Amino acid sequence: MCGGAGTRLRPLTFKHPKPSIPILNKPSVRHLIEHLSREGFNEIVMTLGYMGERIEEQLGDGHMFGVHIDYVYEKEKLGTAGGIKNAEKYLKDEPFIVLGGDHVLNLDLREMYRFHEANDAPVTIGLLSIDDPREFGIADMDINNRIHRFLEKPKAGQIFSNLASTGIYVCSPSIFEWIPEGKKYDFAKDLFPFMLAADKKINGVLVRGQWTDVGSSAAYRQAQRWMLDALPGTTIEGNFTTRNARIKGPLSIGNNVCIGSNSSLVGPIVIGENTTIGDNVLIGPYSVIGSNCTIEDNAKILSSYLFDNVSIGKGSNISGGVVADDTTIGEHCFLENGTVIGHKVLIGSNSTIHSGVKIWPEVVIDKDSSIKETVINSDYDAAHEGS
Ligand SMILES: CC(=O)N[C@H]1[C@@H](OP(=O)(O)O)O[C@H](CO)[C@@H](O)[C@@H]1O
Repeated sequence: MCGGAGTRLRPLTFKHPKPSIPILNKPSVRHLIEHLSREGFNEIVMTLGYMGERIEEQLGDGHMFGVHIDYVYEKEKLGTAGGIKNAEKYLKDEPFIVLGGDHVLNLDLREMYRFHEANDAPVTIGLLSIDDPREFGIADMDINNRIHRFLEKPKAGQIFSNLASTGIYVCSPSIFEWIPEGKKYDFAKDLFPFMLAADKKINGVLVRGQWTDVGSSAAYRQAQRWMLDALPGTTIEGNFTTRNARIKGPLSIGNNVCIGSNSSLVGPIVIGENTTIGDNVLIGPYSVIGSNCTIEDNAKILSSYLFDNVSIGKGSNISGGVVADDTTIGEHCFLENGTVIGHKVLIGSNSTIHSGVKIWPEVVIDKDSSIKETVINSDYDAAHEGS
């Protein structure tokens, strides 16, 4: 399911649909497809909405990942179950697994699929214990895996379980009977309550391992961290030139990267291609830098993510920020923790962007600014209204 507009991830989703936001410099959905391929799920159907063409362009027919991908576009918003109904012709022959295109995970999906095949419920929901499940659907499950209650986004007094739905479902084609065609219909809000009221069986399975949906910038940071932690040992890949930088892996680096003298890189770090790093630059653990970036002398990049074509001026400090494509940050700027800067932004020298501030695309910030609140570009809001 790749249809969502990713409103909570703005300004990043003005340029990339959620499944295309880069994780370790690759669209996040590519990691998901590669995981599915490794697990032996090789027939994939993607339901597309907001900026769907971008996703199709990036993945093609899937043969590069050892899978076959079919695409189904939604002309109007159909909700999660309605979107699956719209793809029924590809799904009607055998049980299938439903995932969000923005899921980042390391779960044994085969185990879940086998459980579904061995039991007789038309739907099996993947459940995870979560401390604060208010952002999720919660389920009450008995010892035989049968779900008796399900509540979407419970309020503080309504939490009867800490078992949260991952939004990963294994479904038998028989569910199509209960989903109306061409109409907005949701698994969590419509289908599950209908099934429970009609005494139809819904099973749950407890999944183990890493799972998040990249819905918010906090979840996005978490997902990048997991993937950086999974980089193998001290690997240094790709070819780069340096005079006397100090480099500590794990580091994954693209071709044609140039690192100046006396710079220090402490992994895990991923760097794309054709990026130039000046002298006396510090790049700290959990940083990802895209391709064609320029980082000038004496800059510091600490657990931050720079997309492609980003320039960071001399002596600037990016600490726990995300900077989208084609953005230029002047000299001696400071981006505090949790800042998210959209694409094609210009930040004048000696400016401070305070903690948690977001800056919409194509905004120009004057030099010597101190920005404490989100800066919106109303052209973008208007163009994306209702999406
Ligand atoms: C209406 C709906 O589909 N809700 C799902 C879905 O919520 P979103 O807020 O739409 O991401 O994904 C959650 C898992 O991330 C799941 O717990 C919840 O039940």
